[in-house]
Amino acid sequence: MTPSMLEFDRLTKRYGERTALRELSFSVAAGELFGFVGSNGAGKTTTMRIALGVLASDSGEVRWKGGAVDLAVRARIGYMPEERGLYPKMKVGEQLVYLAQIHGMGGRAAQSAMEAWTERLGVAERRGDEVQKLSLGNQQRVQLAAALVHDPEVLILDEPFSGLDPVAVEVMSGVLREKAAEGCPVVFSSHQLDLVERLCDRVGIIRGGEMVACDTVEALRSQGNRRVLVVAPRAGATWAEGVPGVTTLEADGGRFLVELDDSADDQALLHAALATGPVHEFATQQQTLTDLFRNVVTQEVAA
Ligand SMILES: Nc1ncnc2c1ncn2[C@@H]1O[C@H](COP(=O)(O)OP(=O)(O)OP(=O)(O)O)[C@@H](O)[C@H]1O
Repeated sequence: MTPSMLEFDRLTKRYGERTALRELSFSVAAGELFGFVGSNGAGKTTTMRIALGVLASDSGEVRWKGGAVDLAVRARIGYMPEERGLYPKMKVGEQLVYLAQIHGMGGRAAQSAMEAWTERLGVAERRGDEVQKLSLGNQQRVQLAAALVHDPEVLILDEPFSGLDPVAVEVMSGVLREKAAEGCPVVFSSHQLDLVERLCDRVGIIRGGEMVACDTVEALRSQGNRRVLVVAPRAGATWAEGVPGVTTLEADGGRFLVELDDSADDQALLHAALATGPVHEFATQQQTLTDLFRNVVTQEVAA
């Protein structure tokens, strides 16, 4: 088994009366891409800031390779803060070289890392421009270059995909996969669940400062009740109602999405569908990460 590299161990954080994190724990292994998702205000940014030492937790700690995250470790982390952190009036190239150097890189290595990352991220032609003159999407590419330029061993990125065009999303995804393949633990937050589902090895869903689901994408998707898509053009809207344990979720013409609880018999459902006339499709469907997330958020509202 791959040892865990980055561990978030029972983090609790209060802002005055408000508890932002409650005993939040998860870990990210070497080479793992971990997606951190949750509604607005769930506690993602707070967690990431604690890992970087920008904020102190009230209790709990973040460990890297089993040890506390101190200043030397922080210098090895590539961080993309939510509020972004570039100097608007400084030129792209100079800024990246400067950031690499303050993280301990020599001048020549910093220059070549700057050149490589601006090239890879499609902003090489903007090296001589002030950051503030770039479009928001290009500023974000530079922000990612800033997180990568010192060749970090861990990546912690707060919403790196927000506001990017589809080409930039692909470039960013490719870079994150590549860093993970090199052995970096990579944690990023996002509200783009389709992207998280496609990209991540594991996903953590945080709600009200607590981790409510944390597993591989496959395991998360297989949670919950079975669903079956039935295409039966002559069936009326209520055809499935007589089958025990079955609920109709969607009915659109002859296309039905139904949910089966543990007691339901899918063969009884098939018989009921055939009794209405021809059945063109009868397919078990896994829930998407978005479905699962919606369930979690609904529970939040109900709680
Ligand atoms: N400086 C602060 N002072 C007081 N409360 C804060 C502060 N920063 C965050 N909070 C509160 O802590 C909770 C968690 O916020 P946080 O920014 O970590 O959430 P998030 O999951 O990153 O949200 P989003 O998806 O909107 O970025 C929220 O209730 C927020 O209002």
